[in-house]
Amino acid sequence: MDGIIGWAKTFFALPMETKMLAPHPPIGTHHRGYSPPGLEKVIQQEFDPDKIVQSRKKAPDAKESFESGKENDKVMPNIWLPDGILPGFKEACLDYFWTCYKVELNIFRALALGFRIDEEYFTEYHSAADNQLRLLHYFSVPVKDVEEGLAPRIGAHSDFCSMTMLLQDHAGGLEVEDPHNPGEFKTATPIPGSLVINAGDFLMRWSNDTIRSTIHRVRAPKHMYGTDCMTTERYSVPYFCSAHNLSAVVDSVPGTWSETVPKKYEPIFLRSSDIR
Ligand SMILES: O=C(O)CCC(=O)C(=O)O
Ligand SMILES: [Fe+2]
Repeated sequence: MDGIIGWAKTFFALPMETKMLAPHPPIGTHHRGYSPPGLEKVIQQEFDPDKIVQSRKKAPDAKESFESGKENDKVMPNIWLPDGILPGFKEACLDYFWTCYKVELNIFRALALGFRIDEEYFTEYHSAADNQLRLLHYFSVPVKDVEEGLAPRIGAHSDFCSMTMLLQDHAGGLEVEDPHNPGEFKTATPIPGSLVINAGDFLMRWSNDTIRSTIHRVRAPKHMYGTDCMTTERYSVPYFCSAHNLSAVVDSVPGTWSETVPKKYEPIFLRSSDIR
């Protein structure tokens, strides 16, 4: 785990021109490669494209990211730095990716047992390892910019996947909404050697709302402001797990509905356009 955070630090410390040799494509559906500061702003519940552009211009998220997936993915090929630059980086990302995948399968097996259904019920939908590894760097900014709302990290949102396994460094700042008190956020204090597991929107739909997707956000915690009036930088590594099995229909998990508790969602087909 420390290894992948170390690689994230080394990658983001490269000069901008070098990082831009593996650019995230302009198309928003190809989640691979490097996204420089200013490219992204996470907002939920805003559908007007003009308002999204305005809000990104005014206060883009103060972060940069690098995304990768499994090798030889025809739909979303990886975008690596050219050979010879940062040797070992690609191997470290792929190694962490496949290690997470093994953990993911075990978590889904445990969930299935909790629902008292076949142990492999969820894993069969995740057999394609259609997952996304994201290295994130929230860089240090003047505290003044944070206080004026000019340098947000990530606004409140839920993840559009089945589950996220999130590794964070010691800097803190991740906050999770209390599902019983909407609007009230609790700090998810980093615990060394642990992952935060967030349920995604897809698992919520699948479980007929038995498991709610986690609303979360990232802020720059005040107790970590430096004496130089700058925020402390932060590194995190979310691993987004997505269901993908082209022939499968996803319907509410058996046991989460009955004659008295109706299904809240229609069954859907797992086409890539539905879930990406
Ligand atoms: O950096 C974090 O801790 C959270 C990142 C996150 O929520 C996301 O990328 O969806
Ligand atoms: Fe998230």
